[in-house]
Amino acid sequence: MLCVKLGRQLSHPVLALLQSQLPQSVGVRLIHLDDADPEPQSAGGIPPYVPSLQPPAYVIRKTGFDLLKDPWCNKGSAFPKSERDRLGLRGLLPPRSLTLELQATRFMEDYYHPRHLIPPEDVKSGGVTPEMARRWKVLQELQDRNETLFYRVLFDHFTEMAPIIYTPTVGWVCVNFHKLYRRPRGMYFSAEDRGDMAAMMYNWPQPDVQAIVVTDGSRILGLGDLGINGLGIPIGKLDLYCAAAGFSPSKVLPVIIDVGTNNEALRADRHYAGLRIPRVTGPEYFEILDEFVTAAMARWPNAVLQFEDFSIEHAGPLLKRYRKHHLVFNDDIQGTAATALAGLYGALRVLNLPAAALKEQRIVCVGAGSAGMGVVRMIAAGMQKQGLSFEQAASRFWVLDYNGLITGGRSSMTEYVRPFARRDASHEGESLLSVVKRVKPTILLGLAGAGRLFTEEVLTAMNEGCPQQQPIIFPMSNPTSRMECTAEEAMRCTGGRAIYASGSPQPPVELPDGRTVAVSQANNMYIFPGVALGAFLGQTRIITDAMLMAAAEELPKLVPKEDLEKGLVYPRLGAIRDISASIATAVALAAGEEGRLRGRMRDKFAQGPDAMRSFISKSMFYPDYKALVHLPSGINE
Ligand SMILES: NC(=O)c1ccc[n+]([C@@H]2O[C@H](COP(=O)([O-])OP(=O)(O)OC[C@H]3O[C@@H](n4cnc5c(N)ncnc54)[C@H](O)[C@@H]3O)[C@@H](O)[C@H]2O)c1
Ligand SMILES: O=C(O)C[C@H](O)C(=O)O
Ligand SMILES: [Mg+2]
Repeated sequence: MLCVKLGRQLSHPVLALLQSQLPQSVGVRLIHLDDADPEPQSAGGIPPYVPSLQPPAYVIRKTGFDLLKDPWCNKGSAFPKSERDRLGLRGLLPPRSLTLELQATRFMEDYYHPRHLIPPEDVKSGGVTPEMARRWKVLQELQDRNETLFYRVLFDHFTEMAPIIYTPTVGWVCVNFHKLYRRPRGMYFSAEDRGDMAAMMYNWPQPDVQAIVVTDGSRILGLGDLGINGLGIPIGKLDLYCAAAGFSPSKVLPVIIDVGTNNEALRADRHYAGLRIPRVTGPEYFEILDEFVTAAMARWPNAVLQFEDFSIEHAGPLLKRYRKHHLVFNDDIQGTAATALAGLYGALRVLNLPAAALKEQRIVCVGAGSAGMGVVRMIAAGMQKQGLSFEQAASRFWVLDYNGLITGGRSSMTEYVRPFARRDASHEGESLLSVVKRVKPTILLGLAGAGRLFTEEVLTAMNEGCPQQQPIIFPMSNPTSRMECTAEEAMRCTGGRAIYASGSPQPPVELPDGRTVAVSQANNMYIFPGVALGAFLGQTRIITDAMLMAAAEELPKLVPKEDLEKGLVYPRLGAIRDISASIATAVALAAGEEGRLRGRMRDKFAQGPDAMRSFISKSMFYPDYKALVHLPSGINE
């Protein structure tokens, strides 16, 4: 007779197994554990003490980022608030603490339905294919395990990889950020961190930060409010800082400010790890931003701070608030403006016209937001440099927003828009098609983020209204799904005459006569890395309009003659490092003329532009393996 002690749950399968394996002569008797060792009874309603064989806590030696990188003790977004405080994790994780159960369901969803399988309807409208999403994942994994190798491949294949790490794939990444989240990258500051931000800033492991890109996620590309998922944008922008302008990857910091989100679907999503509250607004919003800016500038006073993808009610006011005090700029307002003006100068070069011809153009701009009005104001400044008064320059523009043509007949409009409102109120709210037919613009700009507003009728009218000069058409909205028209549509409707550049990349177009037209990308990535580099190396303290104008004027000079002949208005992206070095030099030269340079750049300024350019190029990071030296704790560098 064999006696077996088992818990009730195991008894049936184990009994069956034993009986099948043992000779029939051997009897098996089962004693249930629960019968043999009955549970101690509770006395007087107090539950009995059951000694645990599992340790209630683990002792660890790591804190902060080191802890997050250790798979054995990492809990990722499930670290509870108390541990985040104890272990130096505040700011390194999404604000809301999730649970192991939620992490497990998120994993299982991905296990069954990998996120790089994008629904066909998204592929069609978004310009992001499953293959692009897969490549983003492959690059992301590489970046997480070896940054030197990541940047080396990005350097060597920039033109091919820019659409994967940046627009348009980054738009898809942001929409799905809460599902794609794997490794911490960048910092999170939330409305619940008030009073602690200066201390939290020291949880960032790198002592020297040279560039910070911050968003509050309120207007991500043309995709709207994506809450903390918007962190994908600062990450992508800073990838470009490193690849295009040679900032060291260890010295850049992506930041998201979490003041809640008005995206109700996201708030309701159980995997969303940001604050599930409507956006904080009014004075409290500015107090939160002030605290962040003060804390960041206190730890890294020389860093460039780029504001990115803030919604219209905050983008302008924040720029105005900080630009006289710190090395800050708003990429959507100022970077985009310099990009658009540069593209128009490039287009004039394509047309064999001098820069002075800018003042003769008739410009329709669809979209009167941060980007649209920044662009309009900068082009007007360019026209003023060509001899027009501000009023004369303003009269060359027709600006439309969601409600159609903007005229003085509007009951309310912002101070930025008012100077560009058309005098004749009888055209208030006129449609784009009607404006194009009536005004016969030479330039059509799209910065509305509302999709295909440049319809066949609009493009055809644009072409017919421009018999003397090829029409200049820049649908600048991002990502591809929000662009005003494709390159193919523009070429088809203008018989291949359009001088075209779009915010997101577009393939070349084959014309019916067999010619292939290359198209340019009118994206602020041509400007922001170089502006930041010039301002940082020049330690210019602030970034002025003259520095941005210098960037806009430099860029078109970099388009080679043979590319102008092909209709390209921007230089090719393969040369992005040289482009950024040239932009940085132009920016630093302008700063020098204003007496703003400090440090070594001031000496180089005295030696001339070549010395400045050489200093800038040599300061740029190149991804290569360096010897590593271990410094025992207690020994200073
Ligand atoms: N190519 C680039 O480098 C670049 C840079 C910055 C912004 N952008 C793109 O520009 C777009 C707008 O950005 P923003 O910061 O100005 O946004 P915003 O929200 O500040 O402004 C959007 C503007 O478009 C108008 N608009 C919306 N729907 C419209 C419609 N159906 N018809 C006419 N006007 C309409 C709104 O009234 C508003 O004036 C986004 O798609 C963004 O990705 C591109
Ligand atoms: O991010 C981009 O691709 C350009 C721009 O900053 C935008 O907001 O669309
Ligand atoms: Mg932007």
